[in-house]
Amino acid sequence: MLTVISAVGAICLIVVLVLIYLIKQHRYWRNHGIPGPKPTLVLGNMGDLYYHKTSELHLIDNWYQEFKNEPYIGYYNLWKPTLLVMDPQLIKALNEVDFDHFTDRPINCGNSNNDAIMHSIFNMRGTLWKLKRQILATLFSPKKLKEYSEVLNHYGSSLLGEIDSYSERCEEIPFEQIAKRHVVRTQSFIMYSLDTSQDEEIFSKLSHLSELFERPPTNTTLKFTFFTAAPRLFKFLGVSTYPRELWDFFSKFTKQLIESRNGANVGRDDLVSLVAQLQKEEVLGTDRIGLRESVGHIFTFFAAGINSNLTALTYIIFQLSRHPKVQEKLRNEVDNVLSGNDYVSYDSVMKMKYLEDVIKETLRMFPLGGILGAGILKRTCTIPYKINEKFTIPKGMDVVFPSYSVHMDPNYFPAPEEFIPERFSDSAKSSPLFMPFGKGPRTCIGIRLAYVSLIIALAQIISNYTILPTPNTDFPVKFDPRSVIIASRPLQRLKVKMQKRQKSSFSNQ
Ligand code: HEM
Repeated sequence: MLTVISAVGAICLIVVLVLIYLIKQHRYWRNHGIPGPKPTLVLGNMGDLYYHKTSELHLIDNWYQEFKNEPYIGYYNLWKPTLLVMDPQLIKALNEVDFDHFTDRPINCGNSNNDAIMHSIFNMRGTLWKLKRQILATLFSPKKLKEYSEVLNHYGSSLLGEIDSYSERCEEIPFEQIAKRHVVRTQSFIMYSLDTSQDEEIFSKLSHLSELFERPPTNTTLKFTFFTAAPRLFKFLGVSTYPRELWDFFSKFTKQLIESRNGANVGRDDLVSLVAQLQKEEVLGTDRIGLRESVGHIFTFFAAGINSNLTALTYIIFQLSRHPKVQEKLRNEVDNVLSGNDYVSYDSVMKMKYLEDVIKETLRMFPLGGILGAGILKRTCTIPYKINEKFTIPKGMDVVFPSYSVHMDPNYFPAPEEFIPERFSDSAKSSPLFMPFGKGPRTCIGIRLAYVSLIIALAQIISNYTILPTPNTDFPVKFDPRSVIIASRPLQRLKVKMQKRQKSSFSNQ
């Protein structure tokens, strides 16, 4: 009886201590005189995300609108005080001039040894990150991009073939589905020199895992936020954010890819040969890497490219279907540059300036970076940073930048709801607050590959088809609240129709 009473007493004591801790934590911003949304006791300001009531972009945007005139506000990621920076000068300063205070991303995923993303450049910190970034950036040199252009053109023909089968029947195209095949194939060849069009099994597995990465089981949202709030506790418990299946597959896959290179020459340097080199020798003074980091790179460079390119491509096609005048202007540019060819050389890519503006305008309205997921557009303070006499950001505090809200703010982008690619045509006019690929030295490493991939696929499509809207997609598009990496992923599949153009009419359309 006594033991039961002691156990109940101990539990009550723990509950009381936890409550006192939460109440104390939730006074942080009030004590510092910084405004922000009112937290609830347990979930802080994250309740609507857990219950999938809203997407992360809209959650942050509601606060941005509510506290519009504030340079920054404080909210609680569960019980962890987090700073949302809204002032444009401060956003620039923290990401660029004073980047040294904010070099790292918060660890909000994969603290366990079995989380591939934990051992990748995404989560590397400080000097190690700087060195690895320098090494991995060689994958995106102009010479490599020229080589990737050939791969992208090759698989582009299959993409056109798939579109043909729908357009011949005048059917609605589930574009995301078709584009997914294209991005999985191109990315696997670019990074691993693996032709997945010849291996249905590996293709299906990679497609399935990229979806799992983007939209993991429900409890993952909860884990992500808990990780950010209590990284040490989760590390101690050895919990992984993602299902074990992802790690198991990629560790076996990485071993196979590296082994297949022993002595075999695939005729090109790719991510696999770079990882094999890093396993064998010290590069830029960094230690030789083991299996965990190898898996991290092999996994991340695949996963980071798939869903981002896929969502961007789908949104651009969708926007073009709704804006025939933009489409016509774009087609004129593409026809002029390609002169009737389907092959889009790297030099042609460089000439398609309006197409680049169309991509930028789409990414302004639908920036992909999620705040919760891989922690993108989010930094951790690594050296205390004095904002003003009243507040110094302490070491370890997470800082968030509301890219979507800034992109849709009429003060920075007039008529933000309107699709106007021309706003980017004069580089002087394009705002320094445009940040779909992030900001500062930690910006997206794959940005040039992203542009080249999108430009080649779009130029091929636009020169062969007229893209038409269908009544079956709602607008404005609703974002999927369950998506953890691509915060603007559409909830509903975006559909379009495409009508084949006559080659002979290219010059006069
Ligand atoms: C439309 C396509 C893409 C978009 C919109 C996009 C967006 C982003 C954003 C917003 C970030 C975070 C930047 C920051 O924190 O400041 C990021 C980081 C990153 N992206 Fe991309 N990305 C795209 C394509 C790619 C591709 C194709 C790859 C690689 C093949 C890639 C690899 C990465 C990596 C490795 C990082 C982490 C970089 C670091 O921490 O140093 N991304 N991306």
